[in-house]
Amino acid sequence: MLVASAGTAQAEDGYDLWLRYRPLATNDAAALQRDAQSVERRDDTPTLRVAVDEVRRGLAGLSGRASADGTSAHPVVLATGADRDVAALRLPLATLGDEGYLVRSTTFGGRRVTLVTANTDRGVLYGSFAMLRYLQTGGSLASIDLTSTPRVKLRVLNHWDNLDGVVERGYAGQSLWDWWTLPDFRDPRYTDYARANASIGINGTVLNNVNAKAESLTPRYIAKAAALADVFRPYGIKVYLSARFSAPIELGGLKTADPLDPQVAAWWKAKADEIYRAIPDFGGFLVKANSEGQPGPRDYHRSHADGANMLAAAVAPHGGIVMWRAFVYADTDPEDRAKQAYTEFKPLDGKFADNVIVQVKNGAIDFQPREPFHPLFGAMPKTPLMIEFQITKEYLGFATHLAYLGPLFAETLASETMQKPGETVANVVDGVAEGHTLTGMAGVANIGRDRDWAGSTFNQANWYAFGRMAWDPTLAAAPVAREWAAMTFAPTPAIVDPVVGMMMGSREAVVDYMTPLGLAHLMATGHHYGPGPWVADLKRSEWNPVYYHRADKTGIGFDRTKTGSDAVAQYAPALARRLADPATTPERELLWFHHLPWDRRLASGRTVWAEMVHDYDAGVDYVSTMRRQWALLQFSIDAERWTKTATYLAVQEREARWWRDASVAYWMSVNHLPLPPGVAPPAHDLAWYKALKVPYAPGNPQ
Ligand SMILES: CO[C@H]1[C@H](O)[C@@H](O)[C@H](O)O[C@@H]1C(=O)O
Repeated sequence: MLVASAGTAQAEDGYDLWLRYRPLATNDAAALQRDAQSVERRDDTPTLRVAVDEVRRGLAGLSGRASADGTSAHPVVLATGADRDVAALRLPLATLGDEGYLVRSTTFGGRRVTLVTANTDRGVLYGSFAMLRYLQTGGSLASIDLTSTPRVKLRVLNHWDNLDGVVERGYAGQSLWDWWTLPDFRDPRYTDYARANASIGINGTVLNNVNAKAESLTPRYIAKAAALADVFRPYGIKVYLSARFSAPIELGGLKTADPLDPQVAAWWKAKADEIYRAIPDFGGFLVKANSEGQPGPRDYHRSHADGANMLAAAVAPHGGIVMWRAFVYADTDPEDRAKQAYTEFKPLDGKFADNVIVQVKNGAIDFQPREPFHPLFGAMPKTPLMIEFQITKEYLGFATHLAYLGPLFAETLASETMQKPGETVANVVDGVAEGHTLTGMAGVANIGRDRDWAGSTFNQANWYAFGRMAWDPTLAAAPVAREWAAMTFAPTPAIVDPVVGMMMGSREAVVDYMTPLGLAHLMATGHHYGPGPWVADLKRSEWNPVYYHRADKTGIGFDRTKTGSDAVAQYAPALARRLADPATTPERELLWFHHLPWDRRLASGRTVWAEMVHDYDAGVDYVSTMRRQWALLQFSIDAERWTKTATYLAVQEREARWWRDASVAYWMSVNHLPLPPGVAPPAHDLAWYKALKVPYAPGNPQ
């Protein structure tokens, strides 16, 4: 449905994301009309052109005027430090680097202006978006004074998009990339995608799935990638491709993909040269090797470093990089899947070429609602490591469940590695810990062709938070949520407060109703939607939920101490000591590290069993509370977005109960314990839950 706004009808279908630019409250809009009716740029580059367009669009929308290109005593001026008048101001631009910005109300050429400046036009673009964000969240131009420099160099989305349009683990429709009409048709939506990303500082995108097809490196697909790169370039976004390690065999007709074979290296070099002819600023390759059936250097008894370095040599002459994933686990070592990446990669520290960065998932297993931070962070000081988060909610209820991931990202980034005093995962990621300059953060995108891009309004917040935290991994989740809520709905406390209130506990609620107390991977097989803690019959032991929870009559949890897999020994000694003892292990990670009796007492005074039941109920209650809070906002939010969210919350409440009831029924079949007093029994018996099938799940690789 359409709602009238500033005399024009604008759809509130979520398409505009956080760049809605709807008119501000009367006084603020009037001030903007007075102070910011003209926008000038002092140079002519494609990036400055799009920056001016954006500022005009934003100011026109926010001030409620049809356009912002009149004349004004107080113009907004976009200029780099190379401009003579800017140079004369002697601003502290030196520390801003290539991407930082400064926005300031100042006197310039005899006029009062709002100056957006930086060392580069990309910096000016980021400053322009920062100025708009400031206005959208309640700031006024009169006293504006903003400055910021990104702490991380590569801020990259990973699209798990297949060439047939299906997005692996994607819950927002088909791939945004229309491989059929590219390279001829440049859908305007690609530009909006670039605007959204630039607005939060994302500067790279990997177009295709890490489960890569060799075909993506053929001339046809290189031309399509080049067309996208052309659209994204003014927005400071580089294109990368996932490379299939065996491509020299599949495309080049070679007999091997052995990284030490000179013909293989030559094939990749020629391929890189070909790509750079089409995309001169191509970012480089992302590689998933020897993981879940993907080919890799280990097929030839070579190491991950051998493979990565060979590809790195191919792109190095062009300034490209290789992002080499550490997500590996093999059935040869089923003792503890959580240990395998460290076991394979730690010995390779210092063996990677300078333009290789190892991409490590936030946790050691796989994007669970909660995981302790990956032990590789802080353990490979000689190697740049980038962190990989999953923005799409493969294990957190897909698109329908409301789970704001800001707290998940922040919790991981703030984790202390204890490798050095005070060192956090964020310090490893931003390079401060070891002085690395090649730094990065990757997010598995939740974007598809749905009108609202991400499958739900609140999923947009996860894309937003990822970008903001990639720019600055020390940001806290709540202020980021506030910004997003103000921009997405309206900058009034009556909306922002309750929305942020809902968001901030929402991820913990998912943890509570799916995997309380450090449990993990209890989702049903394959699609990972809905509960399946009983599943025990899959071919590989570590695919079965029973492998992860290890529940029996006497206890529950995965013993990762010395008496078990000793995965704790992969952490720094001081942390390992802490995690070796259930009494000093954070309760939220308790059953990740320990197998404990059901009747062990916890800090609350409850037993492990009673605490689990308590958490399941708390998770369901939280969702019910979100429904009630959202109901109160019915007349403050446009009907279209309100209704969709209300419907999804109802789905989530139903499914949180499903999770709770199915889990409780299953645990009771194992521990034969009664429910704590006053607790409601599951609605059905265990057989009923086991018989439930998810008939079709989007994004599920077949
Ligand atoms: C792209 O494959 C994915 C796979 O679908 C997913 O279930 C798992 O989370 O991780 C894999 C990975 O990260 O490589």
